[in-house]
Amino acid sequence: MAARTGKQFLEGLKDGREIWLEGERITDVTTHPKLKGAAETMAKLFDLQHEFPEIMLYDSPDTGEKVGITHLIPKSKEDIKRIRIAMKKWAEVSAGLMGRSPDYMNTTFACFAGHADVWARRGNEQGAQNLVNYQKYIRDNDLILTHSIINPQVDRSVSEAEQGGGEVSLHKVGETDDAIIVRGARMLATLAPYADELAVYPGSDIRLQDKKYAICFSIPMNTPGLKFICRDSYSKDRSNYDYPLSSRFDEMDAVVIFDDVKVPKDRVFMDGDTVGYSEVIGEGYWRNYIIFQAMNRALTKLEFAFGLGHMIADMTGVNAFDHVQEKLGEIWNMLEITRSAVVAAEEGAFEVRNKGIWAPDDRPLLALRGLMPKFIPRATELLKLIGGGGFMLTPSFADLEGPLSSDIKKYYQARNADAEKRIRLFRLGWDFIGSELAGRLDLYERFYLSDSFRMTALNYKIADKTHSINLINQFLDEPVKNDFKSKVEVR
Ligand SMILES: Cc1cc2nc3c(=O)[nH]c(=O)nc-3n(C[C@H](O)[C@H](O)[C@H](O)COP(=O)(O)OP(=O)(O)OC[C@H]3O[C@@H](n4cnc5c(N)ncnc54)[C@H](O)[C@@H]3O)c2cc1C
Repeated sequence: MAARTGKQFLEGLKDGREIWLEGERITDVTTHPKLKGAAETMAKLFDLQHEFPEIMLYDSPDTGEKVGITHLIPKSKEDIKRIRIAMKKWAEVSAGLMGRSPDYMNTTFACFAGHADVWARRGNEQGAQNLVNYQKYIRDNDLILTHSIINPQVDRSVSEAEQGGGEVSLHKVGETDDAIIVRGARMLATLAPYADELAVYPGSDIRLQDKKYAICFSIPMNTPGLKFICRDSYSKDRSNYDYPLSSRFDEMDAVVIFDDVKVPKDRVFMDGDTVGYSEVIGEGYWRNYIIFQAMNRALTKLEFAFGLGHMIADMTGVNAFDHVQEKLGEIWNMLEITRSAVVAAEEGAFEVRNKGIWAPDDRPLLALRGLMPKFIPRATELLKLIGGGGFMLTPSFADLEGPLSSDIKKYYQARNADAEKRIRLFRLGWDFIGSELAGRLDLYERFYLSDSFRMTALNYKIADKTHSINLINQFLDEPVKNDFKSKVEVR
């Protein structure tokens, strides 16, 4: 099958999956008032593939049909550029608010398949082959994935295997001729109501003895025994005037429970290799690809924040003040640093170990990954300082159309806009900085890929220190010249 349409995607979600929301088992996520908004946005992403086939699609090397470009395993710098342009196109649909658009996982599996040799180590040739076959399967059937790589927070001061007496973290409990059986839970699976498949792969290192916790696989969302418990929906079943973002971009987060789930052996990518569990992430170049996707998306969000800040400040005339200009300049600084890092990552792309597969340079991306959890909350704070109480001058569309319409038109006008436009802009701003969805977005930026503290510490550990050390050593290694001492008069 070639790239799907939005309609085909929505049909695929009606598969009997077990999604729970606010105490109710949801039978159809595409029509439920608290879930349908994001389903429709996801469908739009699929349709976009057909609107811009020259950007979004390429010929499958196996079927010859048109498939999503973000599945491409890059074989050149030009390929990386093509993938980046398509990712940006998708990111702009939600102004970078939907972090888990399909390219997030497409890129991940293209990376895993492209570097399957790292997965094949220590006798795991079959697991690696399964991975390669699986990547072709999702590419050629245009399936989208949620993923869940972190075990639930019970006690972070002890190992994964010790959570809740060993029963909470996801682990293998049995095996048949054709399947392994897994039990436990994972947090979080963003996009769960809207995904076709669930992927499980490493999120952190694991102790050498904890083999039954070292499992990687991918299965359909409706696999028996899989249960997804959603947080509250932040999706507002309201007009796009009132909640322009919350009405359509809540991609939802869920905890996954695996109730003795049978995973077919041809869907198992790793089973029991605690060393490989770390290597496939650390040595498999995953960070290069995933942070490239993530920073393209974050760039879009900063571009949006800058536009929002500028239009708000211009509407109320506060951009005449130099400290407001400085605040807007600070958002612009962050967005341009982000753009520079993306360009540098693409320019610095390289062929990995002479095997014909290319990866973006991870150094600018890793640096930015440490900074982005500070950039985006800072941009939000700056927007608050620029907009002030204006974010509360935001009656609903119903008010605007109601008996107080003429009062609202008079008292809510702005310097260069009528009341309807002014309220609309500030409501958009509030949905970005202050709504329930905005609160979730803030948390997402801080934690979706570990936390800033650990990412930055990791940067120090893996940084190539050679050149910096050489700069120091040129002074430490030179012969000491101490002859000036003789000129000092001793009294
Ligand atoms: C909105 C949102 C969406 C998400 N979506 C997904 C998803 O789709 N798939 C997925 O797999 N995960 C997802 N995550 C989960 C994400 O991967 C985790 O939140 C992240 O790995 C951090 O783990 P944690 O939340 O359990 O925090 P914790 O690890 O419990 O951290 C909490 C605090 O304790 C500190 N801390 C914890 N352990 C240590 C340690 N060993 N050393 C030093 N400090 C430590 C942290 O620095 C932090 O300050 C999502 C998270 C959010 C917030």
